Amino acid sequence: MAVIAPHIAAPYVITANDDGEYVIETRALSKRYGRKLALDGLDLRIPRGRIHAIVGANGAGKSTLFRLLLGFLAPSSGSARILGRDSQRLTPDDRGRIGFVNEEHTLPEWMSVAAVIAMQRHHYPRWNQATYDSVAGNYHLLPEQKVGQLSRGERAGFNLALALAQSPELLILDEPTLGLDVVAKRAFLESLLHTNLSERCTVIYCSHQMEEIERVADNLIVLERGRLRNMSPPDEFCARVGHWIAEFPFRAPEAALVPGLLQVQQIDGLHHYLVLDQGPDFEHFLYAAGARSVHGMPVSLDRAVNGLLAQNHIGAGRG
Ligand SMILES: Nc1ncnc2c1ncn2[C@@H]1O[C@H](COP(=O)(O)OP(=O)(O)OP(=O)(O)O)[C@@H](O)[C@H]1O
Repeated sequence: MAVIAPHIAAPYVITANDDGEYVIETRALSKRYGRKLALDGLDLRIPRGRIHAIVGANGAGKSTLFRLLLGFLAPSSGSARILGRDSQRLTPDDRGRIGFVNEEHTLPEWMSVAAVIAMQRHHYPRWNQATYDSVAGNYHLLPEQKVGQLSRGERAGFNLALALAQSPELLILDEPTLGLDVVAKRAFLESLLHTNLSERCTVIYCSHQMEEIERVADNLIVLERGRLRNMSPPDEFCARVGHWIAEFPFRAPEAALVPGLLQVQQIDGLHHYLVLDQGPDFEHFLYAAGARSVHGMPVSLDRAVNGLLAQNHIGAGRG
């Protein structure tokens, strides 16, 4: 079985799965758009199976990574492999093994639902009608409706049903639930979880919605400015981030002296510290620095990820 080792900052260690194969493997992958470095020597290895979430701030390089992996863009340097194949040399057959759903849900607007299904069934030899029916059954799609007439949620569900029915070995979802209501989101995630378990396809799930990530992801990949910042199960990542609240009757310690500091905020006269990789010793540090009282709090995934990403934002969270 594959083991995902926790990782903050390079170099990282990850144990290969039984067949030694990664569905995605990048080596020193960089992409530059003019003066903008979107991916910066990215080394990423994702083993087969399970649901892997990719998160990062706006502009972290997530969509660029997908475009490179799918061969829509060429790297400036380094290499990217997907399902064992160089992403610049994907054959139609390779593409048939990969499903891709993005926020734009790009299907021909003038085609009817029935015509799209017929086209996909013809195009994909591993088409699974039962999977299509079970996922699409969550949405009120009429065969004669044009794609352009579907609501945003219906279009997202339709896209997911099509992608899953393709029986892909690898399914890449880039912000697939953007703009969906709560009910449509839940139906989308249920379909995804169900198919991931029954079909054993590897899912790469890119989203800004931490509650979705918490619900579906087995592995959390954090990208920051085109670099890998974390790769571990989400709960392991949360366990590394501590939230401490301290009351300082006099001066609080300088931020630069606080070990593992991700973020500090002053709220109602109390100092809230978000720190990385600090055990119970951090409480002693706060008392030794002059705190009158100290409390530790559990951290949600949302808070932990945002704290990590805020760390390098200029001036972010420094209260
Ligand atoms: N065609 C382009 N030309 C110039 N710069 C680009 C181009 N595409 C992306 N970029 C820049 O590359 C960086 C990474 O963009 P990318 O779209 O990959 O980020 P992202 O992580 O998907 O962001 P978001 O979460 O906002 O969708 C950004 O700073 C962006 O401005």
